[in-house]
Amino acid sequence: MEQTTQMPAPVQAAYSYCEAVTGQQARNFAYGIRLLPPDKRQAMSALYAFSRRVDDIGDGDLAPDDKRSRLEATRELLERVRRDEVAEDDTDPVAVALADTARRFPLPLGGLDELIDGVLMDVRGETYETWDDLKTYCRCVAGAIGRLSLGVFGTQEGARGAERAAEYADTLGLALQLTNILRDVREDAGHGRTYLPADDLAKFGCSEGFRAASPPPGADFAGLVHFEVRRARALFAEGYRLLPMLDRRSGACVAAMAGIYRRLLDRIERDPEAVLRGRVSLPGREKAYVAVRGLSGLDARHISRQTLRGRA
Ligand SMILES: CC(C)=CCC/C(C)=C/CC/C(C)=C/COP(=O)(O)OP(=O)(O)O
Repeated sequence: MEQTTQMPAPVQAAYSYCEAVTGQQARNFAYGIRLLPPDKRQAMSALYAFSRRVDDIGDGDLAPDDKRSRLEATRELLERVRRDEVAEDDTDPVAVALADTARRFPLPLGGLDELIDGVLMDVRGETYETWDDLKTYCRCVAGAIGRLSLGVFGTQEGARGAERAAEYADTLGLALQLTNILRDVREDAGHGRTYLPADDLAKFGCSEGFRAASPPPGADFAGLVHFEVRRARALFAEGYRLLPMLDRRSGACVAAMAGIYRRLLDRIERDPEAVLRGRVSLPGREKAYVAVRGLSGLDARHISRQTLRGRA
């Protein structure tokens, strides 16, 4: 059986808390995280629990000013983590686990500030004119998580390879986030949010009424979705170049996370209007199947062949 290195009981308890949060709330990413050895699994759970907290503030029912002050409090906590000022017996398990993770792994912690910046964009109710504008948001809320995850995974490359790996991890984050935006069109509209770029909406006649997730008569909603699906696929193809740079189990984790989201994209492509009816999801057995394929390296081999042929 795998052993975790000896750690003080409060730190162990803090990680157990974060792993429970991940198991209960990361409906898709938990499948990949479970494939990691204990130390990396704990670290990813700490990152997930912190990110969940930030995300929940943004999505919650508080007034915008209260959201802003909660987010600033989270930023202060991050500052304490950065200065290594969180005690092992602090009452906040997410702080304890994140501080321990930051001691063990070379995390680019600025990525968590970017996440907070991204959620602040949500609180301000920002909309995006172009894909470049939306990309800035996606880099904050997802690219940054990819780069932080890479700090946990490590790479088998030198300094120049590490830079490329960070770019691929960031791109994979963009692919996941764009998929997430397509999947959650209806739910986001319920929160009064439209993420898809205004110029894409206009191109497919979908501008009017989009906030209610009910495209106007004559709109080419399927055309819009297919356009964004192609964009997401290109991002996946580029981001998958990360896989051969990772050790086997980190690669399996990434292949499972990305593989599950790619299958969501396939479903959305087959039936674009499904995202207007409700949340598109995969059955648990399909997610487990994708995770097992990730562990056996099947997806990684298949994808790198496709990537080499420029067709992933
Ligand atoms: C290299 C690497 C690991 C890159 C991936 C980075 C990563 C995990 C980005 C997260 C982006 C995303 C779509 C979050 C949604 O989380 P959620 O909890 O709302 O998702 P859910 O609704 O699908 O459960």
